[in-house]
Amino acid sequence: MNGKTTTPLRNDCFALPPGVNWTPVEEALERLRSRLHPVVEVEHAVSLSQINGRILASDVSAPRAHPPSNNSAVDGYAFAGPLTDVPCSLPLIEGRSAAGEPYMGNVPAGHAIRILTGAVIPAGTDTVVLEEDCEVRDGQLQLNGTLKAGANARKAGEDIKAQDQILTAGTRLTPTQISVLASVGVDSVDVYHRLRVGVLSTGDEVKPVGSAVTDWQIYDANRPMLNALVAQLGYELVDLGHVLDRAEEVKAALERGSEQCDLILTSGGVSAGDEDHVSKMLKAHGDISNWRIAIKPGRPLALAMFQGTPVVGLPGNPVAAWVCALRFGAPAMALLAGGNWFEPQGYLVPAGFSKNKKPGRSEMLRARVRDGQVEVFGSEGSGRVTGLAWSEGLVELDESAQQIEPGTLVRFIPYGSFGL
Ligand SMILES: Nc1nc2c(c(=O)[nH]1)N[C@H]1C(S)=C(S)[C@@H](COP(=O)(O)OP(=O)(O)OC[C@H]3O[C@@H](n4cnc5c(N)ncnc54)[C@H](O)[C@@H]3O)O[C@H]1N2
Ligand code: MOO
Repeated sequence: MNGKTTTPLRNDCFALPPGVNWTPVEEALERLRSRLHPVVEVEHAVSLSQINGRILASDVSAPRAHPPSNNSAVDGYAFAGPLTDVPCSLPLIEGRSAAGEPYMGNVPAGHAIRILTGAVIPAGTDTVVLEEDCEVRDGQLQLNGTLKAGANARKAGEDIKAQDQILTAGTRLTPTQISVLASVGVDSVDVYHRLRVGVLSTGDEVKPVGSAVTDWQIYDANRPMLNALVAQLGYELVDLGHVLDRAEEVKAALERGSEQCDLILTSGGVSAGDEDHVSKMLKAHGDISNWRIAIKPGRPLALAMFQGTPVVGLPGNPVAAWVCALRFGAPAMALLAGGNWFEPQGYLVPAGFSKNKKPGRSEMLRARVRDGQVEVFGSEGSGRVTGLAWSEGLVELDESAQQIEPGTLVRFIPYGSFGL
């Protein structure tokens, strides 16, 4: 068992080298990967019913083999294989081997026995014929087709051998991994405490849903979106609410966040404008790097340490906030939470669209796959929330891409690849 230790992050962990202007996406990701580490403690022996979505903190090895004994994959008849001289008949012995009720005796050479799916293969046999492929007449099994020795039988330990390592620390546990643990009798594992993620919206024009609004005000679309994202990724949500663009309000919210959370996601107020109070506050009281990432949308991204807590300052435009939360936030959160760094799996799919793109900047387009082609949303405007709801993933065009024609292979990253 190999638990990871937790040490505080360095204050300058997001610092960029002097003179850096546009950070390429890969470099930004590498910087996050190399500077972040788990910041949560380990919770020991948590039962299987409580671990869905949690991150495994210790390697797990199998206490027993799977399957634990040789058993039949089908309903039929067991005998000693191979079967080469056909047609032939084998006398059937009394009794049977059923799942949970094995035949304890030895099957004599040249004899066969009734066996059911999942039942232990009796001593003296190693091969099973499907009941559809044979006939029983006068206590004799009539066989017409040849069979290799071991056919339709599953060998003890063919899936997992006792003491095999079945899962490694850093794995996010899902229903499929839980099944593997249960199959070898592991009833509890060590997992990391859930990462506590604070979500804060900023902006004088932004009002929480449910409040009265005037024409120059907009509803807060980012916080409910990011709250749902945090919950769906399996983290503990700390809703830090919404604050106006006032230094004192922003500061108080960040202070609350740094007391209650392991990471704070903010949206808005990170570009260079007069009212970009998140950047200003982080600059005045923290260790901030305003990253201008060579990505569209989402050029401004603020990464900072505020009183010991990392802050990811997402751009205000909802599409940019979503793209940056997935592309940079999700892997960063995974590392802080004790998980493995992940590069979201993308698939090369023929484009069903054309596009001229300027080189030098990555672009992430809202996308979905239909009929083997990837479609992109009609508008690239980063305030167009309808494209978020329409999309099922993102197309990532790298810095060098320029001309996309129908049929050009492009990288489609389904939202599931980000852990959703
Ligand atoms: N001179 C420059 N201006 C801008 C640049 C730049 O590089 N130089 N970048 C542009 C880009 S790209 C983006 S994205 C935005 C990001 O700016 P901020 O993070 O400071 O965001 P705001 O200005 O606060 O808001 C941008 C936009 O998003 C709306 N918004 C903000 N919060 C929410 C919310 N919670 N729910 C829904 N919509 C929200 C806000 O009303 C603005 O329309 O800067 C560009 N400017
Ligand atoms: O981040 Mo801004 O919305 O690229 O477009």
